[in-house]
Amino acid sequence: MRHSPATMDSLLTKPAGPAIQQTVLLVGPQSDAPPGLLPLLHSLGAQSQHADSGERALEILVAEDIALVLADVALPGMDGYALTQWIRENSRTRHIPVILLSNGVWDAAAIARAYEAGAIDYLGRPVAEPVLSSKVAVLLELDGNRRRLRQAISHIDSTKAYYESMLNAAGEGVIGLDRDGHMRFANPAARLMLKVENDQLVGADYRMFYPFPAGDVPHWEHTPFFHTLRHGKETRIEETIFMRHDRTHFPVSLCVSRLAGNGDGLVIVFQDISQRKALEEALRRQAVTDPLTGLNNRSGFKSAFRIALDRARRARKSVALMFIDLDHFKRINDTLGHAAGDFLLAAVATSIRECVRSYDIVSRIGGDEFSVVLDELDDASSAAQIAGKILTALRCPFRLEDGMQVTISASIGIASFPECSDDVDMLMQAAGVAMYQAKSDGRNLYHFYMPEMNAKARHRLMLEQALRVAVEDDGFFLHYQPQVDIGTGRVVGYEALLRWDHDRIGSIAPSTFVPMLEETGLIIPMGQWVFSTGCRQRHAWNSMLPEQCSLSVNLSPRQFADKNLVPQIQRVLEANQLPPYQLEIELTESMLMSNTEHTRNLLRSLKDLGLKLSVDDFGTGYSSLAYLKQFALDALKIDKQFIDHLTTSSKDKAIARSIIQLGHNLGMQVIAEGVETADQVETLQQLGCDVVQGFYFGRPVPAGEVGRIPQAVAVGAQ
Ligand SMILES: Nc1nc2c(ncn2[C@@H]2O[C@@H]3COP(=O)(O)O[C@H]4[C@@H](O)[C@H](n5cnc6c(=O)[nH]c(N)nc65)O[C@@H]4COP(=O)(O)O[C@H]3[C@H]2O)c(=O)[nH]1
Repeated sequence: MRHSPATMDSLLTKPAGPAIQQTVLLVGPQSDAPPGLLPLLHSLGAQSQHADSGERALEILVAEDIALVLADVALPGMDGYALTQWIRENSRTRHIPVILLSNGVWDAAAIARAYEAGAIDYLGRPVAEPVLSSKVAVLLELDGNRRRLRQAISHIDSTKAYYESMLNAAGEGVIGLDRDGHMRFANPAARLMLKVENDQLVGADYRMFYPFPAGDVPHWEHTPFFHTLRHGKETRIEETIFMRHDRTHFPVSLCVSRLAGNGDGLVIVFQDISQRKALEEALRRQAVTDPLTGLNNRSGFKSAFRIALDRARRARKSVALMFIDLDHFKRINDTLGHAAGDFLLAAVATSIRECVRSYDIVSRIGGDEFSVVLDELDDASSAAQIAGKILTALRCPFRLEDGMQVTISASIGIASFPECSDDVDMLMQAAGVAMYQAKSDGRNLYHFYMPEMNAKARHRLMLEQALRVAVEDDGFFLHYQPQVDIGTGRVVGYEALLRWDHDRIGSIAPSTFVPMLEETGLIIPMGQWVFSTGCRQRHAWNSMLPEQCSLSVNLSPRQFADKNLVPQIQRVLEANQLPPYQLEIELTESMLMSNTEHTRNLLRSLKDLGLKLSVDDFGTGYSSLAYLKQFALDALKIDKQFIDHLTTSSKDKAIARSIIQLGHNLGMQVIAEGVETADQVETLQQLGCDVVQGFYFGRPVPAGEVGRIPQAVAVGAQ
């Protein structure tokens, strides 16, 4: 049932007063009313109608709402008795009082007939005015009361229907309880939520839907409902449990109020909050879970770690925190792509999980950083065994989605409670410091935290900050090292090497700051700076150096993955009017190993530009040589470690010979790096090496000193 706002308002206010129009029907052949009647009606606010026959009176009675009939007994056609009888027999008119009037005498038979027909009174003409007045006034007052009662009942019916329809339509469950906790009412929503029929519910007590905590007897006096009943205050409960008829539980929020007026009971309005709770739980889980691996994320880890520490404190046990960082993971991401990186991280997560007990807390707390909390240890040293187990597991090759096998390693830092600290953040910091120590000690290691490590960690942090400042403030410069043709002794190229002098520390080795540039991503702007500075310098040397003399520039894995690399190099070449054959790019084996579309496209584009491509540190990286035949490479650079003992180690000599033969067989030039002695030069000459580079011919020098390097040196005869 729908109510317009206007109807609703009228229903909610008290019924209106007696704005009732009462009509008295006078039925008789004479058109004149009994004396004094009309002024009386006027004073009572009533009006009159006249019918000269019984038939006409019937028409009026059917059509209009008549309060009182004054009818003559003698009428043309239907007489007053018949009219009265008709009025009584008709359901619409039966409540209308009829007074019969007669010009004759009212004998006993006439009176009996009048009452039998249904008249409530009779009067003889001429009618005594006071008698008529008093009867009419009383009858009209009774009629008025009857009408007002009818109005009130109708108002109550509408109001009831209105509230019922509201209760039925409400999404909230509404339950009415009496003062003993028995249910008197439940709206459809409540019945639906509780999975009960109305007849099962009415009369049953509150225990049907309100379960007490496990095992307790639910005393009515201990319920919040009774509390509301006693104190009269509305009670709101944000979360409690209700029980369905099938005894399953569900969470609700509710409001209990005492019934208004004389109602001796309570009304409970409740909502099923299962969905809201499920959503909250999902959001909570999402907030503490790493979507890639399903492990805790950083914030999940912290709260789980905090709980583990509290537990260990109570049980007087140790807890070990391991900080695991994958070695050179960025290289994988940069060369094989992010999808492969993600796949590998998920596999690493599984592998770490398999190394620990099910209740140890494994989390991914950053890109390639994992942590393990080893709970309730008797002795922190057993963490060492697990760290070793994890390192071994991670060393096993992982097979990527495309079938390619990848081998990685990790560095692990371990800090233990209570030895290192009892604070979550301090323990994390300590494990991080120990992890950095493991990295700088050569990676694929684990280290327990020791207090003196802090100094090293601070040093690294300071360096990292200084590095950022140097990148912004142009604090870098290039040195150039000559490369000499072993046959002619002519300088055929220079390698550009990046240098950084720190104000206080002095010169910092590229082996220290290049990995930091790489890790921080600063290698991208710095790499670009090296290209443009080197190429500008090579152009400036045009008059001094032979045209074929090239400039080699090192490329880092991050630059290799950068989509803007080729257009940037092209712009630098154009800006400095440098022919592309004067620029050589030094790549590492790891970059070439990933036979991805990106690698193939990039190498093709670099070749299409006309650049020379060489493989740096050859022999130290991956063992697969397949890439050598796939890509059009120009030169192999034999790593210094094979040159160092070239003259004393037959094995190193054999390796150098093999690399030279391999390079030549594939049509590549071979360059030896780190050549420091005449003996090494002589041996390399015998092995057929093409170009040599090393302190023997010249250390890397600033651009201004390159002019002093002789463009040809005597080789082999020293
Ligand atoms: N002991 C000894 N060392 C010799 C001798 N001849 C050359 N060297 C050193 O060997 C390194 C050769 O460079 P690399 O293998 O490309 O190895 C480079 C390269 O991987 C990286 N690097 C340097 N500059 C850059 C740069 O601009 N960009 C990138 N991405 N990496 C760079 O840093 C590495 C180290 O550079 P440096 O310290 O300048 O070290 C240079 C050079 O000074 C020798 O006879 N004896």
